[in-house]
Amino acid sequence: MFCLLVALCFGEKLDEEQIKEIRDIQYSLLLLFTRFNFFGFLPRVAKVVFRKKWDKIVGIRRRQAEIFTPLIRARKEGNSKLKRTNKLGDLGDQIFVPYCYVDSLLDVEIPEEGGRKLSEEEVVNLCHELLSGGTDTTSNGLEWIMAEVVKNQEIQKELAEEVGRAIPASEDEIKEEDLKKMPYLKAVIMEGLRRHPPGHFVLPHRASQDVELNKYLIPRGSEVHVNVAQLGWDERVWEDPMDFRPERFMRGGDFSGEVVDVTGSREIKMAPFGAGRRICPGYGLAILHLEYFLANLVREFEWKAVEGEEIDLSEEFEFTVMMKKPLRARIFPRGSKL
Ligand code: HEM
Repeated sequence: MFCLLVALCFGEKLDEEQIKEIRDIQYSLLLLFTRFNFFGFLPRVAKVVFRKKWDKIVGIRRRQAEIFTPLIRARKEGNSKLKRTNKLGDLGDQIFVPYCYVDSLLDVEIPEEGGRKLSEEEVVNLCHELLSGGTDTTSNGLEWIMAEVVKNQEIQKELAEEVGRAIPASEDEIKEEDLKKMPYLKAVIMEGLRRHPPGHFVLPHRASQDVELNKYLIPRGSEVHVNVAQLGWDERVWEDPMDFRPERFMRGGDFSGEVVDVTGSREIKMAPFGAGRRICPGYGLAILHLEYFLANLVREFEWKAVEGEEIDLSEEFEFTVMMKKPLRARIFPRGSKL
């Protein structure tokens, strides 16, 4: 996931060492951010009291800027290795991204501020946000879904059969268009995001005015934390909400796979990506990746629990909600492609 997002962000496939360094920096910042979020409350005081921790954060951020800035400048100057080739297509082990996230940021003009462009520092920050927002969320989401697929063998069987029907054995690769032919795959992903949303809360929001909600006053300026996990587990909306039942999202189920509205623009029954104008901007990409990875993993391998081990669905809170005991499984190649 991380390699993919780095390529989408900077437009090129970096070498392994560079990717590792960026990954380590992102992780350190995420951990510091989750563990030391008191810097957000009383920043001036916290910076003095926790001087060493603050210096550490500043040091890591400086190193991040040192790595990101040359990559951003390369795109700006059109000097990127891949841009220079100026052609679409296969470049051996290179990933070719003709228009990457950094390009789109460099094109931004802010109308409210006289059409000014983003500064390099702002571009670095937005790249940081994309990389940290998109990696663990998707990979942990996939791990939870795979855990349910290993635990519930009948679901795995149905999924594998659907993938087999949709893609002929002669085809090497699952293509994006193929995913549309797999409603059960989509249903498994939706049920996974409902039952195990990678973030139990959306990012903190702030009430911009006094709001009355169910006779409670939410005063202007208060920080609001919305618990989306509870929305998806509400017994008044979902039957046996803690069960993993992808059929809910199939035609004839509680919700038809065709009409589930994950953006919450019509109604909000689950909101793993938040809702409204601050909804996760990566939700389409995340669903695409989840569908793509799950379809491939089940097409290539049969997944079974390790003998004598139960799949343990206990949770642990980090930046996202992770499996307390990471998934372990035995995998068997399916041999001929289904
Ligand atoms: C299963 C995967 C994902 C889940 C469950 C998820 C969930 C969320 C949630 C709940 C929020 C906060 C929304 C709010 O505050 O109202 C968010 C924000 C965000 N997500 Fe995702 N996300 C996922 C994947 C991705 C991917 C793949 C990307 C990027 C390619 C991404 C980029 C972002 C960014 C940049 C924000 C902050 C947006 C803002 O500040 O307004 N996310 N995501």
